[in-house]
Amino acid sequence: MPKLPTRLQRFRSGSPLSFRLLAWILLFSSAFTLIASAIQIYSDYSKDLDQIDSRMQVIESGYASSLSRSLWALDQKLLQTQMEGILSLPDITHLRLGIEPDSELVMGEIPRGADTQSHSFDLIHQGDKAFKLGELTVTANLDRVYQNLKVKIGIILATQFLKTFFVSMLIIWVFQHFVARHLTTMANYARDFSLANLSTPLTLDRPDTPSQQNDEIGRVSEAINQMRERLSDDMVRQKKDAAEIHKFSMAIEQSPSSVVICDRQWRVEFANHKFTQLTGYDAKSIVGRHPGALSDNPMEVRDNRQLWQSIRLQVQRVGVWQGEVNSTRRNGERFWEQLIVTPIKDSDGDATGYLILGEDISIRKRYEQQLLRQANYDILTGLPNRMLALDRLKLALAQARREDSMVGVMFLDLDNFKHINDTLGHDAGDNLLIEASRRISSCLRGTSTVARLGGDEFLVILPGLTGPEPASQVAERILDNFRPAYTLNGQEVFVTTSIGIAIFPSDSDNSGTLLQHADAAMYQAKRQGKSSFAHFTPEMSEVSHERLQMESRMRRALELHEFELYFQPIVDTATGEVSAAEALLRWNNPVMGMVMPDRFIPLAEETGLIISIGAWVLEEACHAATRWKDITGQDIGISVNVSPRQFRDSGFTKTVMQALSNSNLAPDLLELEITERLLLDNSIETAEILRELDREGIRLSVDDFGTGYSALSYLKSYPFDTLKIDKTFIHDVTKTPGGASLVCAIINMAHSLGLTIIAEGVEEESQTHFLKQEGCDLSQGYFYSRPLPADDFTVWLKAHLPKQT
Ligand SMILES: Nc1nc2c(ncn2[C@@H]2O[C@@H]3COP(=O)(O)O[C@H]4[C@@H](O)[C@H](n5cnc6c(=O)[nH]c(N)nc65)O[C@@H]4COP(=O)(O)O[C@H]3[C@H]2O)c(=O)[nH]1
Repeated sequence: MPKLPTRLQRFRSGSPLSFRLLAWILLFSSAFTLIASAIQIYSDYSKDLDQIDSRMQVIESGYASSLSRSLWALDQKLLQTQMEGILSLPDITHLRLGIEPDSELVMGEIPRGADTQSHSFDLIHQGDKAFKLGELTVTANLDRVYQNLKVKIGIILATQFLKTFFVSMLIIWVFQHFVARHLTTMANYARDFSLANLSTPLTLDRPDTPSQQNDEIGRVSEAINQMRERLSDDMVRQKKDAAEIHKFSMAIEQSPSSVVICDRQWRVEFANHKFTQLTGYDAKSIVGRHPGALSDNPMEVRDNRQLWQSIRLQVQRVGVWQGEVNSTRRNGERFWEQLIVTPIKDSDGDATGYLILGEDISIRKRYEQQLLRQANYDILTGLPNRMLALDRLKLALAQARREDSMVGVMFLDLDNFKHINDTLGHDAGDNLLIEASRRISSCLRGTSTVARLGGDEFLVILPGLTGPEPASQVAERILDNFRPAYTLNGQEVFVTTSIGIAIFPSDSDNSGTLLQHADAAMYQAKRQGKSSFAHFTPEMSEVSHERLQMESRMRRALELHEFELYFQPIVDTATGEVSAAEALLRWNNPVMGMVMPDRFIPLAEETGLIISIGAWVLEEACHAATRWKDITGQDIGISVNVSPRQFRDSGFTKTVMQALSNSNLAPDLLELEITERLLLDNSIETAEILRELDREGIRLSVDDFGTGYSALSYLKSYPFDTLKIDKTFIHDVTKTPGGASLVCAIINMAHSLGLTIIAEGVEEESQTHFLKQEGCDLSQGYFYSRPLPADDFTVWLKAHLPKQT
């Protein structure tokens, strides 16, 4: 029970409901009691008056005849005695006896100011005739009655007050004990209720019996506790949700990609920190603007309009837009970004806004352009390479057809290059090639093209000729330009060149044949004696004959078991331990001797023979890998080259699976090397076959990376595991800073795409240091081992097995 002072204080300060209620109860009960008491007092008072009244009647009936007799007999003494008798009666204070005719006898007195009641009756003598003797007036003093009345009122008021007081105290106590204090507890609980004490339930100071639980107080306190529990659950859930939202918003805010969220009308609602970093636009300043109209430059906004219109349409139709965009930073600087735009859908699938993810790909683009340049230009001389030269030749032929002009095609080969390379070293050889390309270029007009085809072979394209003669003049000029000595390693060296010329359209109207003819003419020139040129003549088609001969020999080579696989180890760059081997095809022909793949694979491709040869290679390679496992007890992977023609054959996947099952080799030990050229057509079939092979668990690698298309963005679209950097790049890593940074960029970018990197053509120890430092995963090259026949490879393998722990 709360202490009295506190209660009183509360009563004074707030007059709680309980007290107000009680006050009213007391008021009403007192009023009722008073009314009842008043009624009772009044009835007692009336009774007293009636009593006096009836006493008067008794006096009349009892004394009338005796007084009459005494009066008739004039017995004054008796009369006086009788009147004294009447006066002695209670309350009778005064008697007045009127005697006929005019005398009176008075006894007693009427106190002054007292209330009285009088009663008069006649005194009659009953003889023959009734004779009035007088009249007696009896006066009663009502003071006693009033005194009685006062005492009664006093007693009743006192008892009623005490009764009411004690009953009230009892009611107050009962109400306070059973109701009010619990209400106060609830009120205090509710007032002090906060998130800090959410876990503390409301408890009342009373037994927790079922009947108590079911009364009003019990139900209200249970309701309050249920409300607290619900609130507590809601708070827990809200806290969890808030934590999740905080986590997500932090993730978005700190995302390495720029994130912009737009509303349904494509008005920016949010942009993260990366976006500000990338574009220079402050997130707050662009809220409400269209993502394509952030710039204050109206020209830029206009240029963007079409792009964003097509983005909007595609997102609505297809559900996603992604592409590479050349954007502008706030300071006007241009940069490349990869954008992905998707709708943000609600649970009904309706777009409530749009999400724009951006990634700065400027560096990648720069390297792609550099790679593209590498793919089209010869790194050493800066001249167009074979690919670009063939493109230019095709263009020149198309133009010549339109203009009805001629095109001269020249094949050049340095006569003693190999000797110089071997004796003076590679650097001297490189310098010679650079100088030779300068000398050739200086003989040509701007419309002509000079390209390095590889090694010491150059191609010159002379468009817009009127006849073969100008080509001869150019050839002579080149020969003249070659005459002065070259200074290599401080030594003067004389280098000559042989030039073969074929003319479009007289020699052929096909670029491939023209090249072959120019090549044949160049051999003729060499045969004639070095430092000369020769025009193609039909007799030189002998070369084509050779080609035919080679084809027919190749057709029989499989059944005559002339093919052989060589194996070159692929090692872990960091440890130098063998990880896999690449299968390299050799053709042992009794007439032609050992033919290297570069010579016969293109022909096998052209003729389609590569399909059966390739199947044989796969079968042999898989068996070899199984054998190594048997011999060494370790998993050694095997890489097999696959040419585009072979890959596109409808039975290719089946052939691969067959080879695996025949040899019992685990699919993840087989890696298929595919050149970038294959990806160029970007066909759905290519992607489908690659995915199917990937699903089978076979590893896929991009071979000769950097010599073809070199678009890293394409690597993302295909399930490749490995990227093989072409040997030309590895050759440069320790020679030029540009070469080193390019290889670093390729390694980093490939790693960021989750690809394993293999460096091809590692010949020097310094290269291995560089690759190790840059985190290149695997390496392959003469530094570790040249390609070896199967038996030699087994010996090498046993000698270089990784140590088992
Ligand atoms: N300069 C230098 N060269 C090195 C070094 N290490 C390895 N090589 C050579 O680089 C080539 C690597 O093979 P690839 O790029 O796949 O290039 C291969 C591949 O594209 C193709 N090839 C070989 N075997 C097959 C085959 O079974 N099927 C198909 N479709 N193509 C094949 O022929 C190409 C040439 O093969 P190979 O003459 O055996 O030439 C091999 C190898 O002998 C080095 O340190 N320095």
